[in-house]
Amino acid sequence: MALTYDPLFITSDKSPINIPSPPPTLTQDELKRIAAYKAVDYVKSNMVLGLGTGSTAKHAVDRIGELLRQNKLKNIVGIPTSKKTQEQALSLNIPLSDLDSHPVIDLSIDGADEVDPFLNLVKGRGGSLLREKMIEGASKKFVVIVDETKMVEHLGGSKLAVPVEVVPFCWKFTAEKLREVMEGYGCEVKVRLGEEGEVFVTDNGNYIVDMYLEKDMGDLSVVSDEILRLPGVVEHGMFLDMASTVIVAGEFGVEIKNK
Ligand SMILES: O=C[C@H](O)[C@H](O)[C@H](O)COP(=O)(O)O
Repeated sequence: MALTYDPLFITSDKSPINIPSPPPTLTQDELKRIAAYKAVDYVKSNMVLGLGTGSTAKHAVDRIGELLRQNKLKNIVGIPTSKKTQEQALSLNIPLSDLDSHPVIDLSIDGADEVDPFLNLVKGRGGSLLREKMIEGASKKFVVIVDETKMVEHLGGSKLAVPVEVVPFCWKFTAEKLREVMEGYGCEVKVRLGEEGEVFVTDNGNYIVDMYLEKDMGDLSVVSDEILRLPGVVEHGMFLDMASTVIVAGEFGVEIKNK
């Protein structure tokens, strides 16, 4: 484990009464920012960068914009993983391109919803899993940034959604097939709704069916194949064996886990 920012409390040998002050409590958003800034240390001038989506990745994109503005980074090309990140990057004057023009990406930085002990991920609770998987899968290095609440024993272990992107055509049929395939893991499925109760539509015009799992899925590559074989499924939010590095920020400091 590498502690890479200042210890949260310091004791002094010279002090007659050596009482450590209590560690300051950091908010979840501050932890996300700490992880994000640490990840941006991996960014060098002239890189093609995959720009992630979500509240953690947003801090990394902000930081890249700031370093460009200060001329501490030069000649960066960003490949955004969502329309929202595209808007953010444009507002920061980060030059953008896409996978067609840049099929090989030097480094992607993105958040995750869950990270297991083998650095497999659940992503897509913000709805951006498909573009993320395409872009991060095309990256030489993929750095994941999370706060400590995202660490799980096994994927699905948080009991929160494991998203699957499906085509809108007869999505109820696809959702039912998904439930049948995943029944052995105590799976419930729900279509993702937007803020006003309408069906949520992804950047690609698709829907998301969220799986809620009672049991450990065991061999994830088998489950992944089963889900992807279902007609109507576009992609799922399990990112298996894709992360090169996971940066975890917690009250304990920052831990960097490498594949
Ligand atoms: O679709 C959303 C992305 O996969 C996010 O990277 C993921 O949901 C983590 O988001 P956040 O950093 O907001 O927790």
